[in-house]
Amino acid sequence: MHVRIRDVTTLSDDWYLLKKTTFDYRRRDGSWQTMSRETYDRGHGAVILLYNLARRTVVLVRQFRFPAFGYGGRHDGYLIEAPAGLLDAASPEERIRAEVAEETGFHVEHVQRIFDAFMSPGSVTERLHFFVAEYEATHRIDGGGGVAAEGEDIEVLELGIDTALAMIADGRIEDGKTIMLLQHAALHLFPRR
Ligand SMILES: Nc1nc2c(ncn2[C@@H]2O[C@H](COP(=O)(O)OP(=O)(O)O[C@H]3O[C@H](CO)[C@@H](O)[C@H](O)[C@@H]3O)[C@@H](O)[C@H]2O)c(=O)[nH]1
Ligand SMILES: [Mg+2]
Repeated sequence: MHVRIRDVTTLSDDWYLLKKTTFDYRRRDGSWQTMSRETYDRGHGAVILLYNLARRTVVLVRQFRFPAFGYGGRHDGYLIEAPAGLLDAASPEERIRAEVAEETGFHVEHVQRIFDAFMSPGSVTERLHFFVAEYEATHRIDGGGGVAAEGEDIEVLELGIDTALAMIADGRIEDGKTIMLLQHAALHLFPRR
């Protein structure tokens, strides 16, 4: 084993959990080194891109993100993202279908898992499960918008894939998971023009 845990301290246990762990790590040359790292544990998550090949469109959401608002006072905090949510106890497939319905009003049956990724492995424990699903206009049962009582105030956007890709280049889309999904869609889902 290359890790021996020495001590774990809870620094904060409020909405999510922030811990500091002191451990011995066996370096590649075989010597042991003691270090400590803080980890922020907010569970794991899932994210999905809804796409329609005939219309060359995708469904994204726009919402206020307080941590982004802080950025040097230069950001209004509104981010355009693919619909996403935390897993709680559910399976990723189950959770993402419920989440996309809640946030966008689109009810999709078949979702395809494409890959998993650590989004910020220097400090955040979360692993994010990535999905895509084809959608039709008739799959929209209601307006979505998220759970107002939990502070969600979600605007639903249906954009052309080419417009969405241009929005990455000009900085209007700057959320990591969303950029990964749009680039996946451009590479593997939509036929090149
Ligand atoms: N009271 C309170 N509420 C919080 C706090 N932090 C988050 N919430 C609320 O917890 C809910 C979480 O909503 P989800 O839709 O389940 O999660 P998400 O925030 O969209 O997370 C998704 O995106 C993240 C950012 O990319 C991902 O990290 C995550 O895995 C997931 O995909 C939201 O209502 C949010 O306002 C907090 O500190 N206090
Ligand atoms: Mg969400």
